[in-house]
Amino acid sequence: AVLADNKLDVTLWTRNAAQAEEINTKHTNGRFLKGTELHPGIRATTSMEEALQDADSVVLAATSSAMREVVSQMKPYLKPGTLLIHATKGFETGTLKRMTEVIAEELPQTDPDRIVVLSGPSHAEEVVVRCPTTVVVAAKCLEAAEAAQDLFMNATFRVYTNPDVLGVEVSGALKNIIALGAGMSDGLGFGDNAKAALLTRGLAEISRLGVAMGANPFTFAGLAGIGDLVVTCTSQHSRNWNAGNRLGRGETLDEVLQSTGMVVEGVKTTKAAYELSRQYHVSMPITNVLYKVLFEGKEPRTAVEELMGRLRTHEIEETPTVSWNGEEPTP
Ligand SMILES: NC(=O)C1=CN([C@@H]2O[C@H](COP(=O)(O)OP(=O)(O)OC[C@H]3O[C@@H](n4cnc5c(N)ncnc54)[C@H](OP(=O)(O)O)[C@@H]3O)[C@@H](O)[C@H]2O)C=CC1
Ligand SMILES: O=C(CO)COP(=O)(O)O
Repeated sequence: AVLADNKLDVTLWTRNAAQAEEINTKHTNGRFLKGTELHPGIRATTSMEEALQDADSVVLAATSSAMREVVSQMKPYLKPGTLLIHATKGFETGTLKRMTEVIAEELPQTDPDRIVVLSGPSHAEEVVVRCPTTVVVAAKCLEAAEAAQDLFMNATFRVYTNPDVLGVEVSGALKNIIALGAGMSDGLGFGDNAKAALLTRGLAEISRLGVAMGANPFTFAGLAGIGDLVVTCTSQHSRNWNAGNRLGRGETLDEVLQSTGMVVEGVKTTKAAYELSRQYHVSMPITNVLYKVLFEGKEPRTAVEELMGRLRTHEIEETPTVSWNGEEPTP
């Protein structure tokens, strides 16, 4: 929608023929964007060849579990030098790879430094009706990030660049875990204090893992970090918050996933982050208890007791600049 507003020639690829027909004839997408009229310039097709014909840029918005399969279908039709921008928030199950790594692996002829990630607080329901939205595009190559920035920037969609691809991808994926927790807390009837605690201590563990993996700590204070964390933990549109809320109210994970009809990335990401926290020897208490709720049958209320009952600890963990009793800070 943003690209069509920017007068670009946009072709959407979908595997669903009825959906393509609806977009082309009625300019609506009733299943995903109920009650919204799409830009009439957007064309849809089920043919990957047609979608990629003459495409200078490709935006990949598959779910994390479909990314590898979709990219491999694109491979025969991509022009050399095409700008690739992905907007997917998750890791690949099993390999724990980030989406830029999966794309680079499937397209070895593409310069990996030119693969861009677009992330930040951007619920589709609001973007499509032109509510003011800000996002970040990250790529190792500045020229690629700026090319993506130029494609998307307009009066209601503001785009910042960032060279920290890993940090942007990790924060975009991990915030969904905390949104599940925030929804669960609301579903249990806990108040605003609990939600603020989850956001704050959630950001602490997201940053801890991200920095251990090589991210810039400042990225977590940006749009892909705190920005997306706030929107996903508080928005009526969030699938992760809604899934957590229903779990908090007593539904089972199977019931929630079967009836949502859309991806709840935080579920698989909880498993991935649980494994990464072990791999990088990083403490992630919220992720750890959510893993037990989602995959080991722990009651959400007992999970909260476990979180609250942990040993006492300091708030600030790394390289303090303010120390106890006026002493020199110890790194
Ligand atoms: N929705 C949002 O506001 C935002 C979403 N994102 C991220 O974008 C990604 C996609 O999310 P979203 O579009 O909302 O998810 P949805 O669940 O709403 O839609 C997923 C789409 O992917 C299709 N799909 C799934 N598997 C395959 C496959 N193997 N081959 C082809 N198509 C497939 C589904 O098709 P079918 O209907 O046929 O199953 C469906 O159309 C996620 O990582 C999400 O975190 C990022 C920012 C905002
Ligand atoms: O990432 C998103 C908004 O920025 C979408 O979040 P949900 O997948 O929880 O709906």
